[in-house]
Amino acid sequence: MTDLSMLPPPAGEAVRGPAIAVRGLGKRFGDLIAVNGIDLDVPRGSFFGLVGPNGAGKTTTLSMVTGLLRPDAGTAMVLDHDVWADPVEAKRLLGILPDGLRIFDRLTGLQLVTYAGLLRGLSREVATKRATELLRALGLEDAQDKLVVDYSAGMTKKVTLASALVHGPRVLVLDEPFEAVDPVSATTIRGILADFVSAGGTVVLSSHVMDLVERICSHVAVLARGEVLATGTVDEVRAGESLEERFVDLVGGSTEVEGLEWLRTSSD
Ligand SMILES: Nc1ncnc2c1ncn2[C@@H]1O[C@H](COP(=O)(O)OP(=O)(O)OP(=O)(O)O)[C@@H](O)[C@H]1O
Repeated sequence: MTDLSMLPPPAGEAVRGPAIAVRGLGKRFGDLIAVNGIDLDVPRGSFFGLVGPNGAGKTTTLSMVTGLLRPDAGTAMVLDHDVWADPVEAKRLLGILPDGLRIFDRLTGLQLVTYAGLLRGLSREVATKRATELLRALGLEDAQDKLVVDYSAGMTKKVTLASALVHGPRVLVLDEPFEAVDPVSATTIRGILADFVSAGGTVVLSSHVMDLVERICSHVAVLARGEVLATGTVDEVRAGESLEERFVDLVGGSTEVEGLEWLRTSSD
């Protein structure tokens, strides 16, 4: 069990709805419909995987749900707070690990996470204590005084995760949290997320790794071409198959590769 005193979300909230409720959410980029008026419920206390092929609309959806990208249509609620109509409260409840967003990488790891805590209204003392605890839990204590610009991709992912956790959110939204992370660190991160869910929090993550989603998630949604093709518990969605087989059935597309003969021959 990871000893992170800020992780257990307060019990007994008067929230009735799901952790995240999306209704008719849509986004267009020019002629391209990236997200096509989707409905999605993420149950409270679930470990929810959002999967889909490249370009399916996962990042666009998560960005709209977390207040980073304004939807063209529809609503996104976080624990009964509308992300766009009531952003202050919704964002207080959210911890976000965005994909590819610029961070202040000229700060040290400890400064960056402490700064994230200060921005979220923590006192300097509490922010520093939590940042130190988080960096230790994530195996970054030896690197905490190094500039983030000099971190590896996996270390950067971990320090961004620490920044997402420092204010003790109730709902964590993580875009590809395991990308570029080594297996030992991935196990540490999984442990922290599992503790967070056991304490009553909700985790939503996007991933391309079906095996991982099948192992760690309780619920899943399959997104393709901006539509939700299936959602429910992992067992409901995989319907007796492996999640990967079910994913290929749902998403379609050929796995046969045509052409590229030149790549298969060793002669010039
Ligand atoms: N800012 C943008 N401007 C124009 N098109 C965009 C923009 N952001 C995303 N798109 C397009 O919207 C579609 C959905 O993209 P999105 O990044 O949400 O997919 P994804 O499921 O996260 O993909 P991946 O798994 O490859 O990260 C893609 O066709 C993408 O090219």
